[in-house]
Amino acid sequence: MSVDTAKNPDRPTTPGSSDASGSGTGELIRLENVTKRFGDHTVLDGLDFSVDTGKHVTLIGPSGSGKTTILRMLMTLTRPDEGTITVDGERLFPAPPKQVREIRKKIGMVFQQFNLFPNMTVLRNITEAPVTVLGMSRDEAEARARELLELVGLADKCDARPSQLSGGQQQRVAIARALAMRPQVLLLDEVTSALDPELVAGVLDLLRDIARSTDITMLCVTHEMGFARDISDQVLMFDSGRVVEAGSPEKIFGDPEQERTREFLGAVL
Ligand SMILES: Nc1ncnc2c1ncn2[C@@H]1O[C@H](COP(=O)(O)OP(=O)(O)OP(=O)(O)O)[C@@H](O)[C@H]1O
Repeated sequence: MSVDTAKNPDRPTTPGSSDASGSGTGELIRLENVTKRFGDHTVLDGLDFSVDTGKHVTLIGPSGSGKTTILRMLMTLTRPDEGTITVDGERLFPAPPKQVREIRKKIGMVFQQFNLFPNMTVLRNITEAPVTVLGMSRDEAEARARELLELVGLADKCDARPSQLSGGQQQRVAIARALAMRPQVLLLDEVTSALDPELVAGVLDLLRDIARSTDITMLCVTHEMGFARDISDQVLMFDSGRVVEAGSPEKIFGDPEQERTREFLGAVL
């Protein structure tokens, strides 16, 4: 397990950290003039924003404003109709399949609905992609998976099946699974919205720890404003497929400039 604190001495590397190779300190993700339509519904409307390496950027905004669509594009699950998306300097659409695969290795995503493989043990859920996609030996993948299970507080659940775990535990496994690929960027899509209320705080605490203690870049969609305030370097307020305001969490939550931001926060806080 590599231990690299060079990139960000304030955030020492843990088992969840991204691989040092190939990552710099500049811009990691860039969207330029990205437009996405579903039928005649324009979901993203000439969107521009970027995320720098090691930063934690949070997308907030009303339901249906296009936040999840952005993450799905970065995962190549949805294509933009117009505009360019680059990850670590490489363009995603269009891109040859090999380039897409290489870019996808840099990105881990945790979904609302966990999306674990139901027929695999917890350990196998975490080791599968490192072995099949990265070509890691099974021994190395298992050693890493055990460290990650320790990190997420589930060291004793290696042999359990997902159905034997609570929603919060399943989401912790999903977080460990995403980190097992040593992604440069972790995409988090409302990761607590499918959880029973009493399980939300534990998962958010885990993510706060990961945000604080690793140098991984995070792009996070959340309706948990306290969490957004805690982990973010930058908050982007979305509405109708555009960024209506961007700023530090202190600015956005404490002194927003746009009426739309004030309205939204007034309704959710
Ligand atoms: N595959 C699809 N086909 C048609 N419409 C879609 C599709 N995916 C998303 N949409 C629509 O695009 C809009 C934006 O959806 P998206 O999930 O990105 O919003 P969101 O801001 O993440 O919302 P929420 O906070 O509720 O998750 C919504 O109106 C949604 O219904």
